Amino acid sequence: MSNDTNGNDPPEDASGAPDEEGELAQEERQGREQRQEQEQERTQPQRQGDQSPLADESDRHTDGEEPADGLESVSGEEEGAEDAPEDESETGAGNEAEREENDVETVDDLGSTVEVDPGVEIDEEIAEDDLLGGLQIDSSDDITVPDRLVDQVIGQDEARDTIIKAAKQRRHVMMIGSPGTGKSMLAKAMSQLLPEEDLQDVLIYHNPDDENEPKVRTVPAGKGRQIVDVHKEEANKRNRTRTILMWVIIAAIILYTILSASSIILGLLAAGVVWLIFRTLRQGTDTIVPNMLVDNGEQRTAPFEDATGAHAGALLGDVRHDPFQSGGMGTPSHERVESGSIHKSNKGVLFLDEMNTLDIPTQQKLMTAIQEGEFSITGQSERSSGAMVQTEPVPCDFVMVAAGNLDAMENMHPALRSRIKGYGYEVYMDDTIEDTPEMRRKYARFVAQEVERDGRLPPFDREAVEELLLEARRRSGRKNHLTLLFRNLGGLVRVAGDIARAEDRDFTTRDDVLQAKDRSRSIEQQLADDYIERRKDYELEVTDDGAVGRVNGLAVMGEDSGIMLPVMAEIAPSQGGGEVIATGKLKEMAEESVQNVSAIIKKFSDVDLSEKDIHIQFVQAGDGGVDGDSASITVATAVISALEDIPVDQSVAMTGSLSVRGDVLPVGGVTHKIEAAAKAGCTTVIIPKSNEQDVMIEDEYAEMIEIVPCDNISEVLAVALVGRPETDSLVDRLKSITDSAFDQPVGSNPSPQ
Ligand SMILES: Nc1ncnc2c1ncn2[C@@H]1O[C@H](COP(=O)(O)OP(=O)(O)OP(=O)(O)O)[C@@H](O)[C@H]1O
Repeated sequence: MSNDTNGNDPPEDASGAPDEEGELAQEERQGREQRQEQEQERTQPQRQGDQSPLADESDRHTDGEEPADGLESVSGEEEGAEDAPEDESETGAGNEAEREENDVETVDDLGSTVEVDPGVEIDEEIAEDDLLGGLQIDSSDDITVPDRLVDQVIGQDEARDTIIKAAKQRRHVMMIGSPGTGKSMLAKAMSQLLPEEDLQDVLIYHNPDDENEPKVRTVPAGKGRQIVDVHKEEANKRNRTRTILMWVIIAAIILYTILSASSIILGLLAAGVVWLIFRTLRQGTDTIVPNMLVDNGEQRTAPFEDATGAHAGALLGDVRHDPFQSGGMGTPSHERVESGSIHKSNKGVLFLDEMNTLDIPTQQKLMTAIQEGEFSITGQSERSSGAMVQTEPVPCDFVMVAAGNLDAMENMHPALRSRIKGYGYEVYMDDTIEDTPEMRRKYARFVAQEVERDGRLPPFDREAVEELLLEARRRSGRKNHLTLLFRNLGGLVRVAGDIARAEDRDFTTRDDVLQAKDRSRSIEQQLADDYIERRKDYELEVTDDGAVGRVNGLAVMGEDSGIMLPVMAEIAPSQGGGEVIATGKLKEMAEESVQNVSAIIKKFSDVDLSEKDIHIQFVQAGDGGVDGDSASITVATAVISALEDIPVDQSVAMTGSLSVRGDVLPVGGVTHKIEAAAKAGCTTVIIPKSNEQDVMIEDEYAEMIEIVPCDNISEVLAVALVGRPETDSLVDRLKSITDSAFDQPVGSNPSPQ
């Protein structure tokens, strides 16, 4: 491979690549001064030692002209080259100046993590309590959106600082976290922070010595296109001359045939032979035009390549198959070479989400590319003629940003992970962030960012922005926190904006956001609602009566959809050794919780469990099954009810995990679960006391249901079991067992039935 800064040296030979390795590695850290020196060198009129890629061809100097080995040699002489800049230094220097200007913007202020000025007055006095942190705005239009992507990132301070650091040092980064938290946004932001002065174009040349090993040459960005144009012009010129010559000869043959009254057939045959000869010559001429493999001419920042889900060819480059490869009929191999994402991201960022979806051989090749900083392109399909072709090494000096969830990390090739770890950083993305006035101001800016990014949405009025903020709070599932799952929040912005846009309004309002919330329900939410409806059809709805061994449990489908999931327990005589048998679509975790619960039951009940089998069924557990052990207080209550024959209030629903000591432990998704219980018609819902602060239900549900936080199973039983006269004594006994068993006061009965 030849790394030519002036764009005129031909590739010397195929083995030149190793000499250039060090040069390539150094180039990435070359400062502007060095580049300017190179620029000067480039513009020097003397081209001693320059040699055109065409020089190898024996037939090229037919008209005694100088070879078209670069811009200068042609710009003054060739008509077609007039369109190209007169002096390459002009273009180069222009780009250089622009790039220097950009450097000031992007590189000099790396490391700034201060709040970006929203361009709006902030009322500090009300900031603490104000939903928008004191921002004095009428609509999202009043907020200034920062230019740089890195300044648009909200939260994720650690990831953001890491990206800034990694861009400075050209290190790889792995970001692990939930979808939509900004991983690809940060990777893109990183590409804007990398210096673009090192950008290169890559050209592939025909190798006259070995057709199957095309030569590679790198030139400064923008120069490649000029070189290709010059070569194309040269080839066209030669072809034009040849075509004229061919028609003159053909005309002469035909004229001679007519004048000499020879056989017309022989004349046509002779003309055909001439045509074939010239056609073959034309193909030879076409091989002088290099293939522009990587074109960074228009690139204003370091490249960003998202190779998520790319197959091997798209990632590592490929050589197209040519069915006419023999007999000089085929397309020259250098023209069939296609670059991969690793080559296009040279000097920039290669982003790979869900890295584990790449097969192992591809991951291994990626590792080689990372290690070497260059990678030859060959046909990826073994049976294709492209597999015979292997180019000289092509530069691929990228910074890799790998992303995914925890599974992606576990299934990643360990050696590849160690490359990232050894030469870069690993960051875990946050799902929520503390709700502070500064953060609320940033969320308001997020709305402005999304509106601007979409380009067609009407701005959000103040109330609409406030509603979005409330939704961000609600979706966080944690008191005093805001969700960082921005993609979903951005979806809500777009749906709300679309509603306003469809009605041709100037602003998106709070009503639009509320409507959007309903319209943009996730599949899981829609399923959950459908499920609740269906349960009503089958008369499985909540009643005020008590039922023995039946408890309304609560579960979450997907991330944000609550569902009511009744649990039934039945006690049966055992055939030998009491067992806990769980039916329904239980997942492993739920089965474990059943085991834990059985330990508690043994303490609570005076029935000899060794003589009984306890059957537990999760009624209508859909495909989602039961996640985690958030159903363990439900199971415990159902079993105790069945054992003691005490009915459970069917207007009560519950969620909570149970420790072996009887403590009620926190669970996830309480807000969604409470809302599901309310929707299903329950009037009371039991939640773990430690989850009390996570409750952020909508106002409409707050009126429908009473929330009872409980610390201990005894409190749960006090609320859930129905105290009919004939069972009162049993209830009291259970309560006293609970109190003594766990040595904890029941305290004031939160809401006895
Ligand atoms: N931290 C953030 N600050 C501002 N906007 C964000 C942030 N995170 C995400 N967004 C918005 O959400 C969109 C989607 O985010 P992005 O594609 O970066 O998420 P991701 O983590 O890469 O998701 P995935 O893993 O599913 O690819 C972004 O284009 C941006 O508009």
